Parts: sequence; C-alpha cells; structure tokens
Amino acid sequence: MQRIAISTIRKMSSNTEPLNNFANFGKKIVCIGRNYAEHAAELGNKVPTKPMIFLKPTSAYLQEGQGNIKLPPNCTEIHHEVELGIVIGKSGSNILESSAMEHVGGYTLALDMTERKLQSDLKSKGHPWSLAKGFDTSCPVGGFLDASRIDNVDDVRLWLKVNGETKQDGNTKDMIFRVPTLLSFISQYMTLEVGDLVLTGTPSGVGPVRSKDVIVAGLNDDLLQIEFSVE
Ligand SMILES: CC(=O)CC(=O)C(=O)O
Ligand SMILES: [Mg+2]
Repeated sequence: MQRIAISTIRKMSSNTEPLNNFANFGKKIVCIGRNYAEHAAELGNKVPTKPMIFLKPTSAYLQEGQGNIKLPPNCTEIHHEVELGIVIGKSGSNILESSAMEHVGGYTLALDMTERKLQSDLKSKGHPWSLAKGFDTSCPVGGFLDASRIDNVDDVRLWLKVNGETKQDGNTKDMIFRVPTLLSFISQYMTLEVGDLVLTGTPSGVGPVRSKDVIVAGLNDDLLQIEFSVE
C-alpha cells in the first residue's frame, strides 16, 4: 500500500475528495484494545485503567475491492471487530490532549479481524498477540472520510452485519478513552506520523465469521459503508 504524501492529505482535507475514494493512508496501524466496557466484559476481560495498545503491520491492510479476508494458517475461530479508524494528518510526539484533534486528518471504518482461538492461547501463555491480530488481510479498511464530515467524534454509530444479520451496533460515546486521550497517550511512546491509522477499539457483539460470509459495516446510517467477503 502506498504511503500518503502531505500534499495529498491536504488535498483530501479540502472536502472536495469524493467519499469512498480510497486515500493512500497506509502507514503503521496502532490499535486500542478493550476501549468499550461491554466488549471487555463479553470476553471476560477487566476494563483497563490506561489505554491498551497493540500494533498491526502494514501488510495487514486490505483495501475494499482488492480481495477477500484470508484465514490465517490453522485458523479455528476468526472474529469480526468493527472499529472507527483515525487517519493522522499531522505528525506529532508528546501531543497534548488539548491540541490532539489538530492531528486528525480524517476517519475511516476498519475491521480488526482477530484469530480469537490463537489470541486466547497466546494470552494464556503471556505471549504477544501479533500473529492473532496481524496476519495478512487482518485490517480491511474503507474509504477516507474527511475530518470535517464528522462533527462530533464522540457520537458516531458503528454497526456490522454478517450475511445481513446485525451483530454489532455501538456508539463511540461509549468509548472509555476518547480520541484526544488516545492520541496523546500513544504519542508519548511512538511518534504519530502522517498516514498512520489508529483503530479505536470495538464495541460489543464480536463473533465468528466463516468462509463465504459477507460482512457489511457502517458509520452512522450511511456516512460510510464497507463490504468484505471471507475467502
Ligand atoms: C480483546 C481484543 O481483541 C481487544 C480489541 O482488539 C478491541 O477492539 O477491544
Ligand atoms: Mg479491536
């Protein structure tokens, strides 16, 4: 996936870029875990007191229309997790919460596909989740949504259907850590660069998908929609 140029993101931020036109964000993927209390509870996890961070490699990206979600080797249970993605438009480290929103270039909708069985095995051994969360195609993404298209990032509906049946229907108002807190926290440890994608965690309702399933997900009613099939 191509990296975004600053000039490109400025152009995209002009609000003239048509919706669902894939922008070349494609740098590191910083993910937040357990950012919704109901989701933490459904997997038997405690609500974190500080943001919980993990990474996916850039090879995890799957652009809509560029193929199907592939199952990792020996996969027994792969779960969908619908998440709001923040696309970084201005680099920064040690970002203050008060100026964090200036670093948001836009948004997208993403799936944090997770090999749940492998994740549980790794968790029980105290090992990192990288293989369970970072396999090829584990980060399907939709188009770039200019920052100006979301007035209030603390009130965005996130929903997901599998084969037409609603599985997840949450709202960013239930996030434990809000976007400015997340960007400030992450940037104390790693510089956020233009084109990085921050996945803000999933609401409750995660569950398994199988071969040939079709996943449709959206932001609000029709602000942004994505569709992916499982190979
Ligand atoms: C338990 C998880 O897989 C954490 C995660 O990715 C989330 O969105 O929460
Ligand atoms: Mg997730």
